[in-house]
Amino acid sequence: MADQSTKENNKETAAEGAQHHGDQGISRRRLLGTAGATGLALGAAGGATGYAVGASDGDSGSSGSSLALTSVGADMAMFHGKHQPGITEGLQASGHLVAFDLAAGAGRTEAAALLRRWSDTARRLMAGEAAAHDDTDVARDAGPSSLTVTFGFGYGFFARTGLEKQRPVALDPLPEFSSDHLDKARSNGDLWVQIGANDALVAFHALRAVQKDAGSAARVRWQMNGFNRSPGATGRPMTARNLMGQIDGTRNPKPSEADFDQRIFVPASGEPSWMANGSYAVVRRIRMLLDDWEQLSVKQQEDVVGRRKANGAPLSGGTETTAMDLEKVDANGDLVVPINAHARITRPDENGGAAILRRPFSFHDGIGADGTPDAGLLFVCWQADPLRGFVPVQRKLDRGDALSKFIRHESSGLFAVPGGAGEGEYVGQWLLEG
Ligand SMILES: C=CC1=C(C)c2cc3[nH]c(cc4nc(cc5[nH]c(cc1n2)c(C)c5CCC(=O)O)C(CCC(=O)O)=C4C)c(C)c3C=C
Ligand SMILES: [Fe+2]
Repeated sequence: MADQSTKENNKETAAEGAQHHGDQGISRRRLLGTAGATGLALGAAGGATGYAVGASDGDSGSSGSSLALTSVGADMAMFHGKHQPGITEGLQASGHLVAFDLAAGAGRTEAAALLRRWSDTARRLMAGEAAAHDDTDVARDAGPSSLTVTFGFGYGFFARTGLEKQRPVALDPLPEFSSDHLDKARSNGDLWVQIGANDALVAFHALRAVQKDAGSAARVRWQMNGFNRSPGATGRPMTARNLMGQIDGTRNPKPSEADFDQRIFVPASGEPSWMANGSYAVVRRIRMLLDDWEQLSVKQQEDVVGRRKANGAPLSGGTETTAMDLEKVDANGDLVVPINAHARITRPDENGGAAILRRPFSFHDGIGADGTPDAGLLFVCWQADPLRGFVPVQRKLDRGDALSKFIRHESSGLFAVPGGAGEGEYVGQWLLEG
């Protein structure tokens, strides 16, 4: 998925940037149009610089122009907009998911102040600026690097702030699935922040700023760190691979599709009204049982998914984007795409139209006590309504698709992610001040 869509979305981002940032945005867009993700330097034509460049860097002189950023550093996503950032942008190389619980005694007033601080920090950092207070210098010299910071509310938030009447029905707890191995301490939370960037220091910088902003209003409940391929690592833009080696993201809904918004975002007229243009994020930490998976032959692995490992093409033939022929049989009359193949079972047309936008990060948290890698997928999926997205698909998978015995769902969260903040607004203002 960090692929075609990454490139297209980054172009869109740069184009939007051009509207808001004058010449700098225009030269950025020009660069992306020609250099793409190859990491060519902007050069003297001019471009964005890291927030501290020129202020104190002796090598750069007083202007700092000799340290123009490459396209990876200069790419910028917009904080203000109809939707929050971090949903439709392409996969980023580095990510942090962090959930907070409101502190004892913190209620609606403290929560509103926190969201105001967080929004200001997100806006600044996404523009490549320093935090308003006590900046750590970790991202000094770097550009925005496609940083996105996204905020969501969990089920518990509403009782803590006296806003139960505003709690969306769609935020009702997910059903229990028979294959769940959930760690409650690493699940849910009152507030959720997703941070992604194409530079690990930029992402970490944002994480620390968000954590410091929380102050005494909220404390971290859990935090998870993930990664994807770096932009420019492949010779051409490609759909991402996961840690099982599969091409993963091929059949994601595309923003260019007519029903994309309807599937992924709450309509402007939707309920509750503060969720207009928002979305629901389901977050699952899914451990991959890699020692078992890697025992399989490539042919067996391909039968598990129903697609070729090398290029993601359906087993029924063609290329990655060829439609899967679900009826095709081999010389023995057996289905070419096995009946329990993951890519067959999860299709919208096999699940009453249920569709999700998958935007995951891989994770690797070292080696477990049993000697196996603690690695897998921070599965983040977006939808207008979890009961018409994640839930029916996971119910089907829970009955046992071919992939199920190679993965384990270890934690879970469901968060209401409001629409984007307008200029001068903060995320969640319509809820907290409505
Ligand atoms: C409940 C939803 C899903 C979970 C959980 C899930 C876990 C999971 N998936 C892979 C690997 C692949 N998934 C692929 C396709 C695919 N998966 C889901 C849903 C869940 N996956 C959907 C809706 C789809 C698309 C179906 C379609 O429209 O055709 C694929 C195939 C390539 C692709 O289309 O992306 C792979 C590979 C892993 C490894 C995993 C848990 C760790
Ligand atoms: Fe999947």
